[in-house]
Amino acid sequence: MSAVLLWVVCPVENAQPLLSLVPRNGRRGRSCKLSSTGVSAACSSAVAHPSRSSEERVYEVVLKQAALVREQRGERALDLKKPIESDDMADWNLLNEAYQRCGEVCAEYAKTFYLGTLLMTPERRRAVWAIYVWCRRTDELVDGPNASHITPKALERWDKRLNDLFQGRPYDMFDAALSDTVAKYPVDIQPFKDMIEGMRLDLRKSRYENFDELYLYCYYVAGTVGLMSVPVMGIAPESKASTETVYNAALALGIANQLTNILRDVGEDARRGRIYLPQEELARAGLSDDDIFRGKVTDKWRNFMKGQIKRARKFFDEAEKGVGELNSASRWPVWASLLLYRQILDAIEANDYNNFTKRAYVGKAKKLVSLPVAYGRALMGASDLAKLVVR
Ligand SMILES: CC(C)=CCC/C(C)=C/CC/C(C)=C/CC/C(C)=C/[C@@H]1[C@@H](COP(=O)(O)OP(=O)(O)O)[C@]1(C)CC/C=C(\C)CC/C=C(\C)CCC=C(C)C
Ligand SMILES: [Mn+2]
Repeated sequence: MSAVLLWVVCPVENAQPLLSLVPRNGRRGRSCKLSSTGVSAACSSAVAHPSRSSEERVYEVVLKQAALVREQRGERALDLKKPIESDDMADWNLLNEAYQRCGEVCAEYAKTFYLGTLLMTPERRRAVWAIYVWCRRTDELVDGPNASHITPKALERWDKRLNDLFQGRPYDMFDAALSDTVAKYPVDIQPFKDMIEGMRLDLRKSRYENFDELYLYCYYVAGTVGLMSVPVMGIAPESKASTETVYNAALALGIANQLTNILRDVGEDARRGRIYLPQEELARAGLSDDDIFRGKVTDKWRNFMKGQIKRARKFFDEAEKGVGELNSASRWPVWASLLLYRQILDAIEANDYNNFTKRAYVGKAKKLVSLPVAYGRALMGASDLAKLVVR
């Protein structure tokens, strides 16, 4: 513990300059620096066996994560009543402050999600904040105002920094909070490494040949979030579901969110030279990159979009099956995120599929209605929800 905090106050000499989180409205402009050489495939388990489908490769990661949590589930609940095993009050205060700052970033960047976390136990809530901040900073590397300066080397440094924080050597306060979190919960490093791999992909790739390729990208940048979060949010002690089922649902929510994000941002991404839609599917629909750059809503486009939206909804359906298995106090933010993000798909439909120049968003009124609905669902466990569906 002391070691953790020592690194907070005395970061290493040659550490990379600290990344600063900029205000939400000060960002944008994903770098389009494409390099044909790119970076070599990382040693991530999801890329280790390129002959199998992305889904199979990602499922291996799911099984590994599930096994880690299963150990904890079967044995004992984590003793979180005594959060810091140190008598040193200064360490304790610094760590609390680090978590507090994670909470502030979270409140600034994701208000609704932050609200949702307030229902969680204080220990879990702050751990989720720490994960959120690390994810947000990682995304900022390729999506923030300094994105054009980000090179594969910078991502290598970020990766090294991740290794260090997992070994109790954080470089700054945000890292210290995460370092503490990963020491307390059965959180594995793999999904974090895979998210960095997703950022590498964004530096070198701006087209996806088929859904298999896109699926892997979505896993890297968003499915990983689900896998990181479950060990902290916890599975309900009364849940009868297998741990893999819950992880699968978490993965599905990440994929669903990212697919939705891609469908919402087609025009914006195209203006940065990026097309995340599967090329083979576009061609089958009689569409090309030029149609996207032109940005005209045609019947071909509407039909194509209908198929894409249908697929994203299937992932949301898959995710729904797992939310009720989470600890009851953790369900609200998850339901809220699921309901709100899924409504973006409805908004694309309401915009008559014009995702070239019209941004699909969920209005305040709809958001306000969704929160109590999410709360109501969060009160129900998986078996209660299943009964509701049967009747
Ligand atoms: C309760 C809850 C939602 C917890 C997750 C908290 C958390 C750690 C979030 C991190 C999100 C983040 C900053 C990811 C970095 C990459 C990224 C930006 C992905 C996109 C998110 C949307 O962000 P935004 O709309 O701001 O996009 P722009 O950057 O503006 O383009 C993503 C679309 C994906 C985020 C993925 C999730 C929130 C997955 C959540 C899944 C779970 C929490 C698992 C739930 C468990 C079960 C059993 C269903
Ligand atoms: Mn982003």
